[in-house]
Amino acid sequence: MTLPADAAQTAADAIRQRCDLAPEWAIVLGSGLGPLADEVKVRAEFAYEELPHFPRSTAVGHAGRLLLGELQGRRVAVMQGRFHLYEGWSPQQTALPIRVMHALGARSLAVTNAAGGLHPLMRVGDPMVIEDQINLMFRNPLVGPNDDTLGPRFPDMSRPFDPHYGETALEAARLGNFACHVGVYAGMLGPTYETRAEYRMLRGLGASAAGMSTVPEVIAARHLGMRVLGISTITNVCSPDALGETSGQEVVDAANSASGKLLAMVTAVIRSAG
Ligand SMILES: O=P(O)(O)O[C@@H]1C[C@H](O)[C@@H](CO)O1
Ligand code: HPA
Repeated sequence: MTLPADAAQTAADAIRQRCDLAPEWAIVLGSGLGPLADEVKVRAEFAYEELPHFPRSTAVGHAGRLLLGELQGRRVAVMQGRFHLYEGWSPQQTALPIRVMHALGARSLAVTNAAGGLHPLMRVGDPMVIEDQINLMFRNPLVGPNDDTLGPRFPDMSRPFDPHYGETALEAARLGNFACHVGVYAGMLGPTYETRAEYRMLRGLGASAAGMSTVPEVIAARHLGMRVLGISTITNVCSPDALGETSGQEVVDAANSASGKLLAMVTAVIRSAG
């Protein structure tokens, strides 16, 4: 069995053979942040199927490409499409790209996602800066042998998201004059959306938004000591007492319609911090 750290190193070596750019930032584009890729001055582009150990992207709205280039004067690695547990990938596979981008040089990570809003004041299209997360996937990418050269066996998770990055993202929302929340992201296994009883439970647990990604990536990044910015787009409102139906297409459409706000926030943070 190939250990996760070895798999990441092999993939990073394959990338370096074609492009020597060492990214400062790793960016995972969830639903709705596709347009950010158009802003990148691309130096090299890799389809996931070209990269050793990379799974294929099967989720709707996820292109399945890794870009290396420059954004806002910073060197970036951009994942156009991520891997979700509900696609059948293991927690280690969902975290692989984070380890690869770290092996290439990235020490900061920006993750974005689409999520259902649990707070009564949330509206479709509002962004939410993630201040903390709850792992309700009951899976963890760090299960298995630990490589002590990468990070500790028992990593601290007292502050998974960087407060300074969060503040800068909020300031960008204030400057852009649009509503933005701060809250807790609950990572669910999926692929079903939640029942009314589950949304009620999530609110009781202290979650502000529910999604099906991000949590394993953030765990892997914190294990590596990376600084993390997380932003959700609220794509559906999960009021347990007046819950409408939700579809994957509705989520993607709502995320796309809010992409300008996400772009403004993520680029403001990248510009301000190396
Ligand atoms: O990659 P993300 O998290 O943006 O993917 C979206 C949101 C949920 O995880 C899933 C179903 O809506 O797709
Ligand atoms: O309501 C939701 N629940 C889980 N994942 C999601 N992704 C978008 N909306 C949701």
